[in-house]
Amino acid sequence: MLAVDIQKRVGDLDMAIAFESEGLVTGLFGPSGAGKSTLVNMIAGLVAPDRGRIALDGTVLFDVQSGINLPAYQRHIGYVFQEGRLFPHMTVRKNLDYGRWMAGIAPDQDGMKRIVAMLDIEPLLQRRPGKLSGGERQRVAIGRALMMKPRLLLLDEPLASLDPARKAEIMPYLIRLRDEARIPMVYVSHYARELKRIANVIVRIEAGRVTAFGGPDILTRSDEEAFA
Ligand SMILES: Nc1ncnc2c1ncn2[C@@H]1O[C@H](COP(=O)(O)OP(=O)(O)OP(=O)(O)O)[C@@H](O)[C@H]1O
Repeated sequence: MLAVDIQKRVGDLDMAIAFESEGLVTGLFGPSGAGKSTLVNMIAGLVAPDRGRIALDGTVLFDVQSGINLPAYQRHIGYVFQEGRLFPHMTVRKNLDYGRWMAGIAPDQDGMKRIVAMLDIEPLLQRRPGKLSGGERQRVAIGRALMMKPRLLLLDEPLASLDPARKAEIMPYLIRLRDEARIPMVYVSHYARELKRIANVIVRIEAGRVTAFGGPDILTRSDEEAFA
């Protein structure tokens, strides 16, 4: 379970966000500037809340009252950014291995093979990111995050930089992560249609507040049409 109860002032935005999600995939939905990325950065340990508490499956990641603020590398949380952020000078294989190494995990050839097979990136292993399509790059970025055996995967608008054909290419892999690998995810998007396909729990965030919480059915037709 992911339990969040935080307050944070960023620029002009006063964030006060509280929810508890048992969902395998928790979707954060809301307009630009609502505070979704800032919240994800707080879960990752990259930004500290001003007040409050964040816990994951009983482990306290942050608690201002008891002075706990686990550094990012001790949280075992994978992060996939909108634009992948692969290392351009390393091959795909080296990029994948870097995720493992950064997390202090011993080499695991079988684990690597499983991830490479799940994401169909075997033919790309010797290439550098500059020679990949946007969709291929995102698959590698997901693979790199999985190599650290994360207890939670954060995906912040992972399809936003892709055209519709590439978006359609990636979604089946994300669904496979959910249904076969059973990887818990927090998935940020302002596309209701995308979230309806992947998320079991939706947290609607507007202007730094949770304005709705529930299953995918809380996303309305007008949400879907807003960014069709
Ligand atoms: N380091 C910062 N300093 C000042 N203001 C910031 C900082 N980081 C974020 N903000 C502001 O906080 C608000 C929330 O930003 P955030 O990126 O979390 O929103 P978001 O919901 O993820 O938006 P988007 O969908 O556009 O990514 C915005 O108004 C942003 O300008």
